[in-house]
Amino acid sequence: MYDATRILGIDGGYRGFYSRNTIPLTPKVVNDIHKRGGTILGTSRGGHDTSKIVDSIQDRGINQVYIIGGDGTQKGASAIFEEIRRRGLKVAVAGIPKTIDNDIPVIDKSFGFDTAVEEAQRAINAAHVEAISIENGVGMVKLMGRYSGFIAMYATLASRDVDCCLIPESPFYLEGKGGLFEYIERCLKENGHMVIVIAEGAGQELLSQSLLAMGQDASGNKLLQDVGLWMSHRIRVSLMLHTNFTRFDIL
Ligand SMILES: Nc1ncnc2c1ncn2[C@@H]1O[C@H](COP(=O)(O)OP(=O)(O)OP(=O)(O)O)[C@@H](O)[C@H]1O
Ligand SMILES: O=P(O)(O)OC[C@H]1O[C@](O)(CO)[C@@H](O)[C@@H]1O
Repeated sequence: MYDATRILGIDGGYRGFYSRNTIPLTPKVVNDIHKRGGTILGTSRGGHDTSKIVDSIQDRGINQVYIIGGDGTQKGASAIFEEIRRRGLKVAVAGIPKTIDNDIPVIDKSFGFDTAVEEAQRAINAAHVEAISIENGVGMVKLMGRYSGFIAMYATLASRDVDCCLIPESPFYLEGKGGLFEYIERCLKENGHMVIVIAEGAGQELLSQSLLAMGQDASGNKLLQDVGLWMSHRIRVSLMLHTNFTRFDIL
């Protein structure tokens, strides 16, 4: 349709530009990929060297580049576009937002997001079933979302079983009046069980007060502490010390 006679797939993210091999993307190769999750091209973090990438585009005679990924990927695409413009090359660059987190504001919804929300329902259902099976059961579900709570929030709204949803965009505190522990105690007294959904980036500022900083991944994203484990432990200690519940469990 677009007279593109040769379509090359770049293997494993930006670093794939430096490797010798590319993946030929023929209609036959891509025929079923929409039915699978993930990516047949592979993905990676880090390894973006704008100049080397544009050299590779130039050497291979590529004239259209489609770059699929999240916010970091799109920043990389923008750098590639600037370098291509600086060199005066006739190459089009298109950034295609695709992130499970749905945190690219120029589009309403990125593909992958709906699937993540749907899958999250299964975890929430399982946590709920466990929580109602025991006295004062707290089902805790940690969902993806480094800087964004969309998955956690949509999964919570879609489920009738979640009592509390914690996301990075909305700071919270644990102790004292209006704190999380007070709310948990109230829920348990009223219902005998509860389900908490927590996005992995939520409450990181609380954790870093008590644990060592973790550094960065290869893309420069801050490495996160495991808020799920930490929170379960804190809830357990709080229920033990500050309530008269004789039986409870965090699942
Ligand atoms: N400012 C930037 N300039 C150039 N390249 C970048 C920049 N930020 C990130 N990248 C590159 O983009 C690629 C993907 O970035 P990152 O690992 O942060 O994932 P992402 O695209 O944000 O997707 P995800 O939703 O999985 O986090 C990496 O190869 C990284 O080196
Ligand atoms: O395990 P990794 O590679 O750090 O990736 C986790 C991050 O990637 C995402 O799954 C997608 O951006 C985020 O929700 C999450 O914070």
